[in-house]
Amino acid sequence: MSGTSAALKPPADAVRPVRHPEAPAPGELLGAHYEHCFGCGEGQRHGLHLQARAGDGLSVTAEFTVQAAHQGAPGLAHGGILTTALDETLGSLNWLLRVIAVTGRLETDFVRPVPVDTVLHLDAEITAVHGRKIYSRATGRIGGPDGPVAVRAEALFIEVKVDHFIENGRPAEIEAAMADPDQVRRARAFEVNP
Ligand SMILES: CCCCCCCCCCCCCC(=O)SCCNC(=O)CCNC(=O)[C@H](O)C(C)(C)COP(=O)(O)OP(=O)(O)OC[C@H]1O[C@@H](n2cnc3c(N)ncnc32)[C@H](O)[C@@H]1OP(=O)(O)O
Repeated sequence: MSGTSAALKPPADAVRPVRHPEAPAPGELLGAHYEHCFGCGEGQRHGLHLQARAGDGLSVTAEFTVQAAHQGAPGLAHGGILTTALDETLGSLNWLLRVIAVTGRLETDFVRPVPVDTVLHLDAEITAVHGRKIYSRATGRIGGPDGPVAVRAEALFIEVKVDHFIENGRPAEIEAAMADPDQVRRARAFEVNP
């Protein structure tokens, strides 16, 4: 059984956005949006280290290998970890629009158990935009990129400004991020581009 709540259905006047002209080329690795991010940060030793790649149009792909530290039941991935992998993949779609957006709502279907050591092959796409609201969906497959679906999700991301993080984040981490020229350049570039 599957289905999503009304909040995840784009309104009739939602539009299909266009890929930003300066979006990473198809096949390009997107890199981490923040080095301490649990989903993608290379400096986060407990994290998923998920690497997303730009796809065609408004899509991305990513791979994530389930580790022993990600178990819920014996030998099986915890559902929250799988949802995190979906959330991170969906969040990386922001690179294609060059906007900063945060997860507002995320609904996950768990279709098959995912054993430890399995590679989860993820793909995600933006389906519509309405004002600051970005609608998207993602799928995670096992046994290969065309293997059976193990998890799928639909999401609503909300566009925000850099100030969202400056006003809400813990000062120590915000100050460190603002002192990192690469981090600031990445965030500001997203904010000023149409
Ligand atoms: C310097 C450091 C830079 C770092 C950059 C890296 C960034 C990368 C980050 C990536 C991280 C990875 C990913 C992560 O982990 S993101 C982390 C998890 N997410 C969050 O922490 C978000 C927490 N929520 C909020 O901050 C606010 O609620 C937001 C900002 C989302 C909206 O509050 P805001 O006051 O701004 O806007 P609004 O309330 O007027 O709503 C606007 C519109 O949206 C609609 N709506 C809102 N919520 C929902 C909902 N749940 N379901 C359905 N609809 C919802 C709402 O009805 C309205 O629609 P309409 O009336 O217009 O039709």
